[in-house]
Amino acid sequence: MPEKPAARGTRIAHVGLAVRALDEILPFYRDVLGMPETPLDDADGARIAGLVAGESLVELLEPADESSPIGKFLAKRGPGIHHICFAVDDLDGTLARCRAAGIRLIDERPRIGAEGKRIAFLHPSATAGVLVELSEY
Ligand SMILES: CC[C@@H](C(=O)O)C(=O)SCCNC(=O)CCNC(=O)[C@H](O)C(C)(C)COP(=O)(O)OP(=O)(O)OC[C@H]1O[C@@H](n2cnc3c(N)ncnc32)[C@H](O)[C@@H]1OP(=O)(O)O
Ligand SMILES: [Co+2]
Repeated sequence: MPEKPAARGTRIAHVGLAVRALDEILPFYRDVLGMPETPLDDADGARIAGLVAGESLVELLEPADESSPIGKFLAKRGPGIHHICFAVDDLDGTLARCRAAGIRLIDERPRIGAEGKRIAFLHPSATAGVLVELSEY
């Protein structure tokens, strides 16, 4: 039986920022703040750029179209902080605890996110107005 990895504890995996155009703001984070860029897959109707912030990332999200989650967010609220992603040791177990606690899930089943890991979103109505994304480590 393979050893279960030691629990590492929940950590901030990334903060997602909704932006109108990556090219407008990427130079600030990369060149002015000196944050190294890391490749992320486009996903969920968004062009995504990653910047390294210690153990976490800043995830810049530019909408590919207006009907995408980021497009709708920008139309209603303009650019700004969009979500926070926590990496958890046991994604399925955490989702089961969310269900048991009556936390409304956006993703009943995890899907693959921009970092190529399984992720799932919780509804902001259940988390005091913050869009929370959960990711496996
Ligand atoms: C998969 C890639 C992944 C990664 O790998 O990291 C990403 O991060 S991709 C990021 C984009 N994808 C998502 O955000 C997916 C999850 N989001 C959704 O399913 C929807 O955006 C939503 C959160 C369910 C909102 O849906 P929408 O159709 O826009 O509905 P409303 O505008 O009516 O909003 C309902 C309700 O929720 C509030 N809201 C909406 N967005 C946010 C937000 N980012 N943060 C906090 N609150 C948000 C909105 O204000 C409404 O509240 P009330 O007005 O009180 O009803
Ligand atoms: Co994200």
